[in-house]
Amino acid sequence: INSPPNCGSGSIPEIKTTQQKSFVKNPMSDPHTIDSGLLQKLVYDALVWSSLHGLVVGDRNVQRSGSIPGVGLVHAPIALLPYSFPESHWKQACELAPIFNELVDRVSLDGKFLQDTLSRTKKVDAFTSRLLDIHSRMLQIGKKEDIRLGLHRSDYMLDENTNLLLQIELNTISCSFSGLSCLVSELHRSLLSQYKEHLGIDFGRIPKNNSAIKFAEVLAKAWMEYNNPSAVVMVVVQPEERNMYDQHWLSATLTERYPFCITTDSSGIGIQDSIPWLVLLPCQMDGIQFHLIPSNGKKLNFVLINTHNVRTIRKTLAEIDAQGKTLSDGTLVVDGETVAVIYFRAGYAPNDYPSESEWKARLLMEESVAIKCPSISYHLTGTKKVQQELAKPNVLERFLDNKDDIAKLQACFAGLWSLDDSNAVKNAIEQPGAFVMKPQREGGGNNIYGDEVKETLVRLQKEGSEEEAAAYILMQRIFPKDFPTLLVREGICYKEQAISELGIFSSYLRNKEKVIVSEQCGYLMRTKVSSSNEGGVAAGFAVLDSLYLT
Ligand SMILES: N[C@H](CCC(=O)N[C@@H](CS)C(=O)NCCC(=O)O)C(=O)O
Ligand SMILES: [Mg+2]
Repeated sequence: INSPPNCGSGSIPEIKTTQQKSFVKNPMSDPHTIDSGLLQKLVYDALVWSSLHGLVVGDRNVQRSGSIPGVGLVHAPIALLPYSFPESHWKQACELAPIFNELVDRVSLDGKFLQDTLSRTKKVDAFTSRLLDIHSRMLQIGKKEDIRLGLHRSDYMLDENTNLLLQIELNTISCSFSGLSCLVSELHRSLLSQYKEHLGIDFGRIPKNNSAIKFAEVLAKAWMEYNNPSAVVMVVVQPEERNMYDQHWLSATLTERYPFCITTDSSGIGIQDSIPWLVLLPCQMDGIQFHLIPSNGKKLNFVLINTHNVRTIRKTLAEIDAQGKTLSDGTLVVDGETVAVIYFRAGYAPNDYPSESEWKARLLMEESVAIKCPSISYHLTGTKKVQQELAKPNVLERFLDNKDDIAKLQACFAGLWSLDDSNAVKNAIEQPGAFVMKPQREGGGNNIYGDEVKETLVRLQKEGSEEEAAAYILMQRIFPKDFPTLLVREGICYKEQAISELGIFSSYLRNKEKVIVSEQCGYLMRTKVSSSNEGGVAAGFAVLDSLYLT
């Protein structure tokens, strides 16, 4: 079906196919068999739903779409139907979330481990070197982060040969799509329930996805721990951001859903007394009277007063350098606003630091008492070199006590090697297709695949530059089963063979010895054409998908 036949009112979404028709009844196992009339209705309704529910991104063809909200919107690239995924592996991925949270926190506290692990990378990778300099400075001044906030996403693929769920990487900075991914799950649940008769698929098999609310909730709880009702959450953003709606979903949820209802009893206890059982309640409960009887039995009467909206401000690194300062007590003030929490959605890639101004801003924030998400230590803990080091025998044991937890993490580790491992390098030169070479970069589009792995390794050997070798790690390439899918991008539905990558969001909030939050917070399913090496939705290869448990 290459040219969309006209049918009744207006034009309908075009459907492109490169596959021969195959007759399989169950649309989930082969959505390419859905008849074209039904398919066009599904696509049309999915596009309407996405537009009405803010499942949108800035259109790369519209110049101002990354700077002016509401200008140049296009629906987010989506899979039309959810991706079938074994329930056992889904549960395994969810179970790993709090364990990885704990690992990140423990590793982040071992400054020497981070510096040593990255010491050779430091010599050849200027960006990582600058991050390490800031980290060293914090160690020198004995900076302590009593309140630690992590918003992570651990990405996995299901390896077809071994049927093992293997971790691609653990992202500890600027994890995208917690705002949009929950909408994709809602879209699919809505479509499957609306077309139940036609598709006969149980939408109940799509796990609830609370990624936006859960991330907003932990940002609100961190703000509460900072304990200054007039302070703000500052989102560090790039000057141009077509994924701004994914970010705005968090800010809007934070403001609309968590205007702080603080509790005060007749004696006027307020937020300043940080009542340990202080709770987050939707603001609609304003004015409700209630009482609590804590363990000491002394009944406390409360009335809910809706006193604070947790406000957010958006600033680029350059703006923070120009408008920010720290007071003598370490308070960070930017553009006149006291900052309680810094949520980085920029600062993870060299391009984010075009001048010294951006590095000054990063240092200013790190030195302040604002709660960083992530701190420089959390950021470094999420590098691929650290990932590779943690996969070595007897390293996890330095950070985790529970043997079962250690075994669970190791079970999801793919092969990871440094280029010092001559055996691994030899194998990679012989079978480059079975490996991926990764620099210490975030944001997609930086990895080396296929023959280029061989060429790069041979070049490095020839140059004998041990140095440059330290900029990369080698990783086992994971081959998930590919499957027929329907991708909808810019209003056009494509019938493709695709593979998928499951990202599990998790949040971690700790104040000194007290772990306030450590939980899985929904998921991101990214589906990409199996022929493309790189993933990445923002990079234009993958689409947002959801899960159908089988
Ligand atoms: N524009 C920035 C993008 C931030 C970003 O690239 N984050 C990395 C982890 S560091 C990531 O999550 N990549 C997967 C998302 C994809 O597939 O495109 C934002 O959205 O704030
Ligand atoms: Mg990443």
